[in-house]
Amino acid sequence: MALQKIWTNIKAICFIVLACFTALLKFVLKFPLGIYRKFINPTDAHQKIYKTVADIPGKISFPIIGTRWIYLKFGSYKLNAVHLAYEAMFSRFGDIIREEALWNLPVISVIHRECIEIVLRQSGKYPIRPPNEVTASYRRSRPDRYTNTGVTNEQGVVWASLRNQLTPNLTSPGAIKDFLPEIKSLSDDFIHMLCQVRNKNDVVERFEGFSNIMGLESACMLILGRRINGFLDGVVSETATKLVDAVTKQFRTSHEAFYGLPLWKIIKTKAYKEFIASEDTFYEIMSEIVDSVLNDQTQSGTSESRVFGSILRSTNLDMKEKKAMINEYIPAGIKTFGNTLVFLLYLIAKHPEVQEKLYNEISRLAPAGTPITNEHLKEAKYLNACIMEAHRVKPTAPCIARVLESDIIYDDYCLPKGTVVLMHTGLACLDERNFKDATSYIPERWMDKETYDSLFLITPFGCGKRICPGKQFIELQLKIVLAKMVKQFHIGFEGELKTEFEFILTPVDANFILHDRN
Ligand code: HEM
Repeated sequence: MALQKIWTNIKAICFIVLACFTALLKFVLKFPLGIYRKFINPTDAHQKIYKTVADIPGKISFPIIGTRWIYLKFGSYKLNAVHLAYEAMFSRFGDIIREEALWNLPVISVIHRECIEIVLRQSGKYPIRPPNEVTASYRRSRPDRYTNTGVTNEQGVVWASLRNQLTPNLTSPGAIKDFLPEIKSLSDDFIHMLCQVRNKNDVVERFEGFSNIMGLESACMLILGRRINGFLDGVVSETATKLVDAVTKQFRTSHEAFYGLPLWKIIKTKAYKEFIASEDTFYEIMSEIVDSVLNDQTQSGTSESRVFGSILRSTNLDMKEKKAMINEYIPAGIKTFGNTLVFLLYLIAKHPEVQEKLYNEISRLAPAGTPITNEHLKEAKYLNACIMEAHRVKPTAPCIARVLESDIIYDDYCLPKGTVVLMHTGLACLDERNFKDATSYIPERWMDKETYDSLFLITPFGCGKRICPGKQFIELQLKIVLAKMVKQFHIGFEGELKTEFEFILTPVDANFILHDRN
């Protein structure tokens, strides 16, 4: 214990010495560098001199490790609260901030709607999103399983070809509408399970565990045309639990590898080993499931799902690539959906007047005993507004990342092509400059068409050609689950919901109170 303390102190002292030295060096070099920059800074036709990436304010950067120290033990912020770190940095440094990743690669964060719009509008044929390096590196190390780093991490023509293999069946509204009966029956079973697992005070503890299972079930239904668990009598199958745990670990360890010191590139750190173990677990279990679905289909001669059918029919992919694709799409829909549902229900629970208004709308459109149809969903303006407003106030993915495809000018800065830009749409949505009463949950604002000019701000599924291919399916599913839950329960929540950042915003220990309405 004592040795550990001494070692932590030594590390802290070293960093402080290094920080002082770097600060001194910067101060000494400021004057000659300032003159030099006047000659090299970009200018426009009117000879206006622009500031460069190096002029953007931000936390002090050290050689090699850049600003990643801020999340270390003695740094300013917590690794599991990166969302709060950005909030603090924007309020200290302004609308544009610079961080530096390994080898001092600049990463620019922006919150101003004008800059977000400039970046998202410049998107070309092959928009570039920085890859998740740890996944890409793992996939490259397993050529026996993967021939590419996946649609999420690839760029250019390889990305476009992977994306075109599957998305038509995922993104066309016609194809998604066909899923309505399955989503309804899945939602009924989910609600049945919640009733079984409630305690005597009607509390469902750690609700996020169940909503993640719902995410898994629906992703499997979407991609494979088959469910894994069945939600029978409140029992969650061991397989489903293992898959959800594996994905939870993937998110946590990717987050640590990304925001912490990237030591995993040199040695196999604990986080990296955990990441590999969770990838392997997911792959092995899912491979068995895919094989069994394939076997059943060969015997019956029909495909259970048009999405799965389209993967199987693809002549450009071999079976290894098909499995790799399934292993990428299913995990992508588990925690993203699970977290989004928790945030949505939390906001509904905390606003009883909204909940009653929503209940009245649903009961008017589909009274007891009447099944919900696509027509009802189209007419359910308040239901849609509640979901839209939840995406604005508590988005699961509060940030979109892009690599600039050409130079851009913003606020006297010239950001060159190739710069990594993080657009903090989640924080921009809570900014009074963009929305009145920005931090309040007011679905009514979406009943007013004038607020529809927020195209580049409310982007829970991203934007442009790299937009999430699961968007339409998830939107339909959220509407059905919310409508059914509000019809069945008075939803309550005591206290404030705790959140952490694990690559996406994640709820912690969400205990919902679900009293039956009747
Ligand atoms: C509530 C649920 C979900 C949320 C909040 C979500 C959010 C996102 C976001 C923000 C992106 C980045 C888009 C961009 O950079 O512009 C993305 C990409 C992606 N999502 Fe989702 N997603 C969800 C569900 C799903 C589902 C169900 C699937 C599977 C069908 C899926 C598959 C993917 C894939 C493959 C990409 C990468 C697309 C590309 O790079 O071309 N997501 N998602």
